[in-house]
Amino acid sequence: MEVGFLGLGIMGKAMSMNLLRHGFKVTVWNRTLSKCDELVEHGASVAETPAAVVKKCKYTIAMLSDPSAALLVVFGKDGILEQICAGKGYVDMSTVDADTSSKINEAITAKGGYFLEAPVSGSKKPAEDGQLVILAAGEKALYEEVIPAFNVMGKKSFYLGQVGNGAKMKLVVNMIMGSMINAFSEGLVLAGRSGLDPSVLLDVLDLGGIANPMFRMKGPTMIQGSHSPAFPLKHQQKDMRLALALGDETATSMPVAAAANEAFKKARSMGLGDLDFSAVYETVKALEQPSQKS
Ligand SMILES: NC(=O)C1=CN([C@@H]2O[C@H](COP(=O)(O)OP(=O)(O)OC[C@H]3O[C@@H](n4cnc5c(N)ncnc54)[C@H](OP(=O)(O)O)[C@@H]3O)[C@@H](O)[C@H]2O)C=CC1
Ligand SMILES: O=CCCC(=O)O
Repeated sequence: MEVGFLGLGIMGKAMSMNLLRHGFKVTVWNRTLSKCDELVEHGASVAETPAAVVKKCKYTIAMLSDPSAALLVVFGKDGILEQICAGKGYVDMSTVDADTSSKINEAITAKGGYFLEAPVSGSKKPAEDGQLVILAAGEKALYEEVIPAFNVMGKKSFYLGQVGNGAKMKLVVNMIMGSMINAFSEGLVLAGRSGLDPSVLLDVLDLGGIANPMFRMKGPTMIQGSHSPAFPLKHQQKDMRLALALGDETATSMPVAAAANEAFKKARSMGLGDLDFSAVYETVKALEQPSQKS
């Protein structure tokens, strides 16, 4: 199967590498073209524009940073719309909002193409290991045609119906995750300031009802103050912002998520946006320790 792949960031690089490893013919494009070199070493071809990828491939997958990048790659100069036509499919796996996905869907289908949104749950390591959870919605026929690619990139694919449902599901999941990492950060700092060993807290948490892979994986490095990016904090804050907008649309009160978003914004203002989202821990640590007397 021949596929195009747009966007070779942390996720796109790992996902396209998996496709190559499993025998797919892959044509890649990235805004910073030099990032294609490593994929070429593993057998990928390169195209100079998103339009050139679509011209060459029946199916094109994208994994881009945010709604503005997703829209630019479709509607911009040398974008997807210049070459999409009947018989070609476009699968956007970026995390965006439902409105962005719907705009892309309308433009692609107006040209006779097929569209599927398919954001993913799971981070750098699951992407490298082909263990993502894929949240697809849109054209069912395209979903069925690209299942061989999803099976290589992920451990489970959900088909969620109409365009927008994949984006919404992804935002709900990341809203919960963003709130959890904030509560976890506060717990680690509170333990340390109460004279407890935070690494013992990790052991206690891991044996109880709120044990989870995120605490298990990120806890030890957070305590060390190491936040090498698997999921960049700037993207987590984007997801909280988009989830809160979904809350506005549906009149859903989300005070916990709103507070978590503020913490991610604070982290960005501290220059931590390119670090892992676990760096929100540093905002809690940075808050002035109250005087023991007061
Ligand atoms: N990292 C993770 O754990 C996960 C991330 N996601 C989501 O996946 C998407 C990608 O994430 P990730 O790989 O971590 O992000 P990165 O920041 O590592 O990569 C972002 C990609 O988007 C490209 N890009 C950014 N702006 C533009 C633009 N204006 N025009 C064209 N291309 C652009 C970048 O190109 P360039 O190299 O030129 O900068 C790069 O290829 C995001 O939507 C994120 O929320 C979903 C699940 C997990
Ligand atoms: O969108 C990023 C999700 C990261 C994860 O699921 O660990």
